Amino acid sequence: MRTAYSVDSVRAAERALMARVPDGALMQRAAAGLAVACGQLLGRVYGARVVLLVGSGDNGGDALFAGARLARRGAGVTAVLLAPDRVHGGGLAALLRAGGRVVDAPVGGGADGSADADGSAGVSERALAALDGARLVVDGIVGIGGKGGLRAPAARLVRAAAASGALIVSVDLPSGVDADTGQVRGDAVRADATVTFGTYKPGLLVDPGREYAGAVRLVDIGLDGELGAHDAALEALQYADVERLLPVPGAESDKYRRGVVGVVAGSARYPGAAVLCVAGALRAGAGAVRYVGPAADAVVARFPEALVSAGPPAAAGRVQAWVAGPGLGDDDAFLRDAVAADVPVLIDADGLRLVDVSAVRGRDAPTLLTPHAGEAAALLGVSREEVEGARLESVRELAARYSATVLLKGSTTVVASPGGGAVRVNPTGTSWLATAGSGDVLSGLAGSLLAAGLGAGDAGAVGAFLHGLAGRLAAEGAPVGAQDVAEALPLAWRDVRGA
Ligand SMILES: NC(=O)C1=CN([C@@H]2O[C@H](COP(=O)(O)OP(=O)(O)OC[C@H]3O[C@@H](n4cnc5c(N)ncnc54)[C@H](OP(=O)(O)O)[C@@H]3O)[C@@H](O)[C@H]2O)[C@@H](O)CC1
Ligand SMILES: [K+]
Repeated sequence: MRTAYSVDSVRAAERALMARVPDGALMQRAAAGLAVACGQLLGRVYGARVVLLVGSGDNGGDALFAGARLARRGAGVTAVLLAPDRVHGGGLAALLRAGGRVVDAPVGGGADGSADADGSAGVSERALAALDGARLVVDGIVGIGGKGGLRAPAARLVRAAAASGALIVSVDLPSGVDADTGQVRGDAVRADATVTFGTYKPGLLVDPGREYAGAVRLVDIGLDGELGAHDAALEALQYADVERLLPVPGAESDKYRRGVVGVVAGSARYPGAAVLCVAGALRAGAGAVRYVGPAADAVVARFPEALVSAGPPAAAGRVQAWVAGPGLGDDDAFLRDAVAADVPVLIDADGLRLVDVSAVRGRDAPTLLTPHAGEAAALLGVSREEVEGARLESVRELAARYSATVLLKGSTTVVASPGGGAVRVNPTGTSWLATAGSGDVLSGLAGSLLAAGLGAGDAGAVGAFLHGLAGRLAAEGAPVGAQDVAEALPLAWRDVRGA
């Protein structure tokens, strides 16, 4: 399991550890790991031109100490100081001892400027000139102490760094990205790589922050033992976690023991949604799929193994979980039946628009809601952009409002439980999955996992993992349709099981 901790937890763990190690030891560990990563990216350190963008906090200190190490290996290192009067003293001294150069960013060496008429944002020509011809820029402007988007002088330098064509490595996290949420307000660094210390920060694993971070490398600075006393803010299942959770049939299994999933989906207008939902459900662990609704002919024509009926759900026979909503149109009668059943229910697509909040809150058995950003926005009464910019906050808020597990689909799929706790973030997503009907496959898949006995959080996280993996395997760099994704699900299972 990959975990990420909040800034408050990191700070507390850091305090506890600092009480037991010599002064400055953590920064030295961080800087050593950072310098190694920079060296690997550069290939040849000797003679390379490196520019450090140095802010006023310890993030800048890390950059300066790492710069000193690179300078000792023969790199030409220039530190651009954003706040020369508040720079990390020890780091600056180390860089100068190693032969590094220093340039003040503010014109005249004063404090931070603000945007001005000539667009220089108070940044000196010498600071901008330092970036010309750099091979590597180290972003030590701000780390977990950052507030809001970058201030104007920092933003000006970051734009110049991007235009220079140099590789950009962010220290701890890209400056301008909120460490706890991944939100980006205004300007932020777009890094090729980020070297983070002690633990992942949530903002490195969730979009939009994740996209700004590039390839993320974690450097161990000894925080693990101390972090154990805190709850993780985020968890990302890895292959081995998913493998443990997959419902693999045993010798005594029959279709009922494996679980039967019921599907309430499709309409005369949207029969395809029913077919795709069943396609996902058939390849996910349940022993049988019952389809209930007006698209029964289309479903059975494509999947003779599906048990179909015209409805209602209450008369369909035994099921261990329902999936309700894809392609339903405006008819909510079968949806109500499914929501009233005393088994786990997954609600998706039209079902999310039609369902009553109090009916969901009143359920005893687990409920899993699977909105995309647009649907989540409608449920929360905000814009789609607000949901996309604040995925963690949005998914937690929906889980609390509906007393349900919520899987928010999108560039980073996240799953929150009604009782709070760590949000699950899916590491396998791919933009090839942004295709019509792909969500219907996911709802069938995750519902089938519910029927097979997984809890709602696990069904959502494992479903998203397999779905992402299937999308990647099906796509291999070319566009795919939702059916291709469903058909690649067995490949994803085999990949996870190492079979
Ligand atoms: N935790 C650990 O275990 C370890 C942590 N380590 C390192 O320490 C880092 C945290 O250091 P930190 O606490 O000094 O804060 P940091 O991120 O440098 O920022 C604070 C400064 O930034 C400024 N500033 C704020 N917002 C800004 C903006 N939008 N745009 C521009 N500037 C802005 C703010 O200025 P002010 O608001 O005061 O004017 C303040 O001076 C951490 O990320 C890691 O790299 C490692 O050394 C090893 C162990
Ligand atoms: K940074």
